[in-house]
Amino acid sequence: MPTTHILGFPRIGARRELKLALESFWRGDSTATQLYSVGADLRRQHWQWQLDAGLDLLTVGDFAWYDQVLETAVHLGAIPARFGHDAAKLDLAAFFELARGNAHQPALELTKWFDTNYHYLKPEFDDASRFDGGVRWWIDATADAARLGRPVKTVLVGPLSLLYLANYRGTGDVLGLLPRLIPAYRRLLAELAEAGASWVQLDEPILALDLPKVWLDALAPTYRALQGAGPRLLLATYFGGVEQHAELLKSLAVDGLHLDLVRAPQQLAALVADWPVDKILSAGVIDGRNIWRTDLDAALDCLTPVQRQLGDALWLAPSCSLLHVPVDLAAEQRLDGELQSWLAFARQKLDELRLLKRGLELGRIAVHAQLAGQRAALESRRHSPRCHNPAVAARLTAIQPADWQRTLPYAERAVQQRERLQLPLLPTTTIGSFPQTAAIRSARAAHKRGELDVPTYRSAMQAEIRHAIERQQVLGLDMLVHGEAERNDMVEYFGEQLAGYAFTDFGWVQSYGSRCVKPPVLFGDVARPEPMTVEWSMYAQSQTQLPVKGMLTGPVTMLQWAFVRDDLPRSTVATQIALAIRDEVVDLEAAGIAAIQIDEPAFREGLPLKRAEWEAYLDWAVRVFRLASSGVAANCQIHTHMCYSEFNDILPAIAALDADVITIETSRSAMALLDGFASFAYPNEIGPGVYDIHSPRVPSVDEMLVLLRRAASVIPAERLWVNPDCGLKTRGWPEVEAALAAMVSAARRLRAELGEEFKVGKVLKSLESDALIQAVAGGVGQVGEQEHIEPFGNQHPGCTCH
Ligand SMILES: Nc1nc2c(c(=O)[nH]1)N[C@@H](CNc1ccc(C(=O)N[C@@H](CCC(=O)N[C@@H](CCC(=O)N[C@@H](CCC(=O)O)C(=O)O)C(=O)O)C(=O)O)cc1)CN2
Ligand code: MET
Ligand SMILES: [Zn+2]
Repeated sequence: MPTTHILGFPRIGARRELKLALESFWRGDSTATQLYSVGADLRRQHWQWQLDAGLDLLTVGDFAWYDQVLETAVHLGAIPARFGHDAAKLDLAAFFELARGNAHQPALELTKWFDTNYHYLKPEFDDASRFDGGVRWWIDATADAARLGRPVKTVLVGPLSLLYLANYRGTGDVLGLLPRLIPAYRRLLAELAEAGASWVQLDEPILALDLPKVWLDALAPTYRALQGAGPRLLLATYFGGVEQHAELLKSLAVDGLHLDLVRAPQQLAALVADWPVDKILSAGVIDGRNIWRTDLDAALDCLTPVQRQLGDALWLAPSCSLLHVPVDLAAEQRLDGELQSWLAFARQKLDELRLLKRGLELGRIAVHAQLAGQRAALESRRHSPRCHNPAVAARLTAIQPADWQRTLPYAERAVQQRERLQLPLLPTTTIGSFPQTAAIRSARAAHKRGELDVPTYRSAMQAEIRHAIERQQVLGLDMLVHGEAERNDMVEYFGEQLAGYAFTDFGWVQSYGSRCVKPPVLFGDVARPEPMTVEWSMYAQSQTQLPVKGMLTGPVTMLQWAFVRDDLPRSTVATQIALAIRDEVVDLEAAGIAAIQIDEPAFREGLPLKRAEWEAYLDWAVRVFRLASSGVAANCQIHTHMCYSEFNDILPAIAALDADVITIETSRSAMALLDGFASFAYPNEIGPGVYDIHSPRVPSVDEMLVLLRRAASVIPAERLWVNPDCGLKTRGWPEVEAALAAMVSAARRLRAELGEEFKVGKVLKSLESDALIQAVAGGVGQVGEQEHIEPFGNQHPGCTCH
């Protein structure tokens, strides 16, 4: 009889209960006791759903207050000394200082979790790191779950992944921490066993990467050293295949191994061959990263011979934690019945596990009615005219190489653009969004509920645009943006307007901490029924003489941050999106917009985890960007923006995008990135971010000046732009104005140093920016806290536009 389990359940709550409770606690509107009780309720609910679906193990340790990687570290006792807290006495308020920073210390670094849109916090280790035991949250939760009468499995990030994913600030080698870390894991494992865990799942997702040999060599001794500490151990791999380590894994001192058979079905053969009799094999056959209903016939076909071979040693699971999918399809009101029948969210995936188990245990006949229903749904999806648009297919086949080529090379375009735009040396700009205030979000919510009609909503958003334009002019920025007030999210907003995408009401997925995204469902051929942004951009441009950038999301990001159909190659879907964006770019140009930014923050995230697959990806990713951006004349300036990533290893591909300007997140790496751009001799214009927008701290003119001078020493000043790291939507207005004023001032000083005549904006001679800084900086800008949580109504302090 196969054992069913999950690697983890989404913790945010079907109605984002955790988000609301966290933000309320952070604002000081509720107590730690209230927050603990929301957490306990959510865990209980998630276990109940697992019980209801007949899962054989209850999973614990998937619930985290902020992030499971940091929380593994604080269970072991590892807390960066700079915070001055005692791990064993860490309360929630102190814990959130690690995650969000405090008045004196910046938060831990937030980084992408493999190729997902989830962000984890990098634990910080150094040579003095101690692992003497810390919080007991998962130990207590294990005891709670154990009382429900079903065997319990607790999840931890495994020791090698924990070290690999951490920021190590010591002098030696991070693997040198293992002798101290292993006893800490042993102690935690023993405590979990005592609290009632039968199993502990140790996640080692790094095994799906191209791992350096020293790390692979450390695997066997590490797990040998953990053996016998308490519960049985399940080593979980996901996001890629581990067949290259098949022999190592089969002989590892663990009781079981989990494989991601959705991402890497081919690895099964190598692993089941000579499968050891003393280990279980957990087959991850239900997609934990996407929301399509599983083809259970295919899964049963694949699993039946494995079950014949392994008997009860075969376990069934989703491919990875369900953290990456929304909670409950049943909550959706607006998805029509047909679309719903194609989908499965986390709760529905629990039911699929139950069905699979019954099918394997009792034969297909026992579940034949459910299988027939499933089959009919899949069949309807395969043949639905909603998914196939012949006009889109025809357009794809008609694409010519000239379509992904600008009409002139960059050097000639730059001359025309300079002529048209009349920008000063070191032009200042921002990345697109301005604060999404509570007022904006509640106007949108009211509009969605039907309480605010279209004209009223539109004029509210136009007022926001006017406000953003006015502030930018006062600040003295050179190239303006409209501020993106009308957008709920940079992907969802476009998805809502494109044919082929459906959107959900409650399909929230945690992105980091309390922040969530609602990835649109890309189910069919993509087309653009009508212009999406032109009216807003024209309105913004009508308010100023300065150039306003059009603002679009690029094809790779539109793909990467959606739930994408699995019946076409990703490259084909991205090409369809690119054509829709191309039409929008052309329409913006026709409307008189002189610069258009096509954001690709997920360009790096889409890179395959294994290097062997990079080239194929980069090839189509570059092509679709060029297809989207090449429909305009040479004097139309194409910008792109990237953030959150390590770019040095893909610079040739970034150059091949042939954007006229790229604005890029750099400030957190103190511009180290620029060295890469310089040594690669990046040919076009670059705006390296001069300050970190993840913190409310207002940077000083001098520190930005240092960064800018450094940038100007490696990139010719004529090709340098001045901008923040990323959009400002999560920030508040006071800190935004103070920071931008300082940024403009820094740019002006460097211009003066470089002997450039000080040029004044065409419309408004702004306040002298240093005076402005004095005026707005008062009271804002501590180090630390990553997120601005919008307090109450007052959305535009100091502004008279409303
Ligand atoms: N898709 C995507 N992925 C991304 C990013 C991104 O911007 N988009 N950026 C990076 C991650 N960073 C992120 C930064 C901020 C947020 C973020 O602010 N998310 C918001 C939700 C944004 C949103 O869609 N808001 C909607 C819905 C807002 C909402 O909750 N409305 C309330 C009502 C509000 C009210 O009445 O005042 C409700 O419906 O209950 C809107 O503005 O319309 C949040 O969690 O709070 C998410 C990710 C990487 N991945
Ligand atoms: N234009 C977008 C913004 O400013 C780009 C964000 S990249 C995550 O918010
Ligand atoms: Zn960004």
